[in-house]
Amino acid sequence: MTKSLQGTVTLHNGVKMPYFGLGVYKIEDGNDVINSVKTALKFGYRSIDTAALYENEEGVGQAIKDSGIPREEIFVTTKVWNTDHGYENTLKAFDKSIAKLGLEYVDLYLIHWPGKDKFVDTWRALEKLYREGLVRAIGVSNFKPHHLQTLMDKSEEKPVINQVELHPYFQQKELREFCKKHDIVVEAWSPLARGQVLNDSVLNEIGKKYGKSPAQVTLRWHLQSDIVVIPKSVTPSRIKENADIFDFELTDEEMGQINQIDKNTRFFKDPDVFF
Ligand SMILES: NC(=O)C1=CN([C@@H]2O[C@H](COP(=O)(O)OP(=O)(O)OC[C@H]3O[C@@H](n4cnc5c(N)ncnc54)[C@H](OP(=O)(O)O)[C@@H]3O)[C@@H](O)[C@H]2O)C=CC1
Ligand SMILES: O=C1CO[C@H](CO)[C@@H](O)[C@@H]1O
Repeated sequence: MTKSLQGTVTLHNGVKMPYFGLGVYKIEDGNDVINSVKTALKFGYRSIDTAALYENEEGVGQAIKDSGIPREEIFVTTKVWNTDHGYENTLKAFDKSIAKLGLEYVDLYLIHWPGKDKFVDTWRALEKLYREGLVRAIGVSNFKPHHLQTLMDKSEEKPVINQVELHPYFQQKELREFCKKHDIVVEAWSPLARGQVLNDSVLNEIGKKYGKSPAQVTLRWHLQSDIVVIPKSVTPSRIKENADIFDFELTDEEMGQINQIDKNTRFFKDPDVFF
């Protein structure tokens, strides 16, 4: 279990990735994203999750530069969007992303969604970028076990990570087992279900015991489950609050109680029907 904000998981290719980071979906490019990323870095975050889709890679790169923190101390993830599937399109999309970020390399490049039938070609492009050292690790997002199996059957490199919808109401137990078996780290998107778990009585009751908010209990549950988290916030007090989860530990019983509130229901899109 990671004991600090900068605690890392070692991906199967040996690269170390922080367990905790900031997600920046829906934060507009410009001052909002620059301020959120700078605030997060000031509070000790060292991982930022963006995507071509979010149209804020420029601001993310700017904030990283402005922070003065050495580049190698910050872990940057971006993703190739659905309309850029295919080998050539993905290489072009990567060029655009890295130019917007203004970085020499990206730490983690992900296929954002599997799409219908081109993700193996897309993956070839990621393999090339990885071999050329332009990305330190390559992974996927929103892949179900059948997508992962197809990819592994048809590729040389195995994804290091799978970033998926995951929170106490959609715990993805089966997918987590599959990923564990194949040494693929699981990363939660919408780890707070965009606020939809925060009124839960179990999370609130456990929080009272430690003087922690339901959001903090939720994020701590993720980390103690070995799940990488990237909560998003533009609110400085929440950016700070979300990272303040390293001074308490949920008991096995509390972990069990949270495991029980799973509704096993997706709140957002299903990868088999969203292209
Ligand atoms: N690969 C993929 O397909 C996807 C990836 N992602 C990634 O995951 C990241 C996180 O997921 P996201 O969907 O943003 O949702 P989150 O579960 O991180 O929730 C973000 C929402 O919760 C609010 N919030 C944050 N912290 C607190 C808190 N302590 N108390 C109360 N409310 C809080 C935020 O408000 P406010 O900002 O106003 O403070 C915001 O409205 C994204 O930003 C993105 O990087 C997300 C979706 C899909
Ligand atoms: O990254 C993402 C942010 O959230 C969107 C849904 O609201 C997703 O479609 C997308 O994959």
